[in-house]
Amino acid sequence: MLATAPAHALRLRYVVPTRTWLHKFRCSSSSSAVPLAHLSASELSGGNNNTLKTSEDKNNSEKKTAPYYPKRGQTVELVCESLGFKGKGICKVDGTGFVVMCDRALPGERFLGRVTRRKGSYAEVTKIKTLTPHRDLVEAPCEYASYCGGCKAQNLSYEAQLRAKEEQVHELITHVGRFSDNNPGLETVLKPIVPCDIQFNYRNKMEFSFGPQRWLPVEMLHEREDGPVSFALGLHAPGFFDKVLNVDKCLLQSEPANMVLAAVQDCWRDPQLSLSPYNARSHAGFLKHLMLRTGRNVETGSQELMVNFVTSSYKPELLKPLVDKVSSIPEVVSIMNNVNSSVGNTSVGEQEYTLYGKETIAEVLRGLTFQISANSFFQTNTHQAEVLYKLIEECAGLKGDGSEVVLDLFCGTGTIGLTLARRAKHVYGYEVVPQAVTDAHKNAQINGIENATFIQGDLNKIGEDFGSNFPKPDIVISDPNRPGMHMKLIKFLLNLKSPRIIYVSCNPATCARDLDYLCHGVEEKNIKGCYKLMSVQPVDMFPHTPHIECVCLLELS
Ligand SMILES: C[S@@+](CC[C@H](N)C(=O)[O-])C[C@H]1O[C@@H](n2cnc3c(N)ncnc32)[C@H](O)[C@@H]1O
Repeated sequence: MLATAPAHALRLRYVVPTRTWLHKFRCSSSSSAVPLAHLSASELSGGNNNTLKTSEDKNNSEKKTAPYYPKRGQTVELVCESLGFKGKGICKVDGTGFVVMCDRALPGERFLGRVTRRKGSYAEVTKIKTLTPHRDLVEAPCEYASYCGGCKAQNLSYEAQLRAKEEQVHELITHVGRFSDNNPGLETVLKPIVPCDIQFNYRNKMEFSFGPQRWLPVEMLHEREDGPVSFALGLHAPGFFDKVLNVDKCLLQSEPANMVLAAVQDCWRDPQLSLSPYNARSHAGFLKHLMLRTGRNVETGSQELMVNFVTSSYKPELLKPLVDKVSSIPEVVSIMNNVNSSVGNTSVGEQEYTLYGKETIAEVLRGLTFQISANSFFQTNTHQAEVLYKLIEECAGLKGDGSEVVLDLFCGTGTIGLTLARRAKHVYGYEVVPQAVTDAHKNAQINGIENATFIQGDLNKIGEDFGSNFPKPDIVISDPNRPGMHMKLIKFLLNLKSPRIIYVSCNPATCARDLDYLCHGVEEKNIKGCYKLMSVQPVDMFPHTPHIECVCLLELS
């Protein structure tokens, strides 16, 4: 277990924020929760010079005569203080306290940045040159770490990554959630982050893209070539839908998955195979994505792999040489072909074909077996999902006498609900994706669970009758995706008054907002809150990336 800074130590760094931006933020969420997901870190974490002021800055700003505001294109000297939403560095213009956001700036780093965008009371910059490296610097083991958008924090020590994530959660709960210091016992409510014991090879699913011209960083542009040698198979360059960074190995996926990637890289450019990469601009070309999923053999426990080629048309004869090569890797038990003829970037095909082996692979979670097809949702870090689900089970605190009803909102393929069903009277799950609902029913069947019902429905569009076809739950699990819960669902939950809610979130900003609504109400709409926040437990599901998961327990007050 790694040491992490205690919650109260982190909170002491900040003064109480002004509420102007929060008011705007709360009002804007009333019609739809979706736009909030696109707000920047600064807006979501209070990143203006009022909200992020330390007492030292306060003294500085008191001395200032006119407000400081850098111009677009201006070069400024900056110090990165902490990490915000999407892992962007929250920095201050040296000597002014003015806040800017910078991608790939890490805490403690002093650097020169060029202002690219002004946004309200803060700005965004691009890093030009590091003057003094960040604290807790470690050597990134991955050769692509400085370019790839996935692992932005690989050269920050893992302990420092955890501190930064914990700090971000605590700051959002305090400032956006309005659980301020006058909330008695907040130190015990905000739990230290749970680290992930496995920091590499933890992802069970990776999706690589094919492209006609590999993306190169500026310093390597002279190496640019044309023709098949420049074709790319890898990850999208950050911020570009049409540019692909060629990747031969990804340290986040399993070893067998890297063997498959290497095998494909080894041969797909061979002109004799006549395989063309899909061009996201001209929409010409055949190979779109290579998706690799790692599961396990339920009997032996050994790793098993599904390889999914996503192509723009159905031409199995073209894929045959790749299938022959990849199927010789012992761990590969399934090779699928999703045919997606649309111009979009998605990997879900209109048709799906089995080119080799089985149609699904399996995984075991909390003692239950789950069948995973090419496009079904499954927690991406199996090892840490086990930890996450155990925490959820502990929070749920079901009596185990089979008397309690569980409502599992945003249930996906039913994994959380099914792990709770064994101790519950009945589980009702709601999910928008029809395929996920079908998979949830299959998963219940495979595990012999008969007390779970999964219903397809859009929880952003619930009507007055929502709740009429299930009994009042003793416990509600809500696990929305990044935009959080829609106001209609918040209102429903406040009327429902279930004794307990467990809010599982992958976006601490919208999580903090929704906890605020459930506990303190929505003043603008004259809605009263009726829950007490009992605990907020951050969990690191994705080391080296900016993502943070939280399990929050609320009890009816
Ligand atoms: C973060 S995942 C959680 C899945 C599941 N609880 C699990 O742990 O595997 C969020 C789920 O919410 C579903 N979802 C997104 N928007 C929805 C909506 N408006 N109504 C119902 N479900 C939705 C997604 O399809 C996805 O399966």
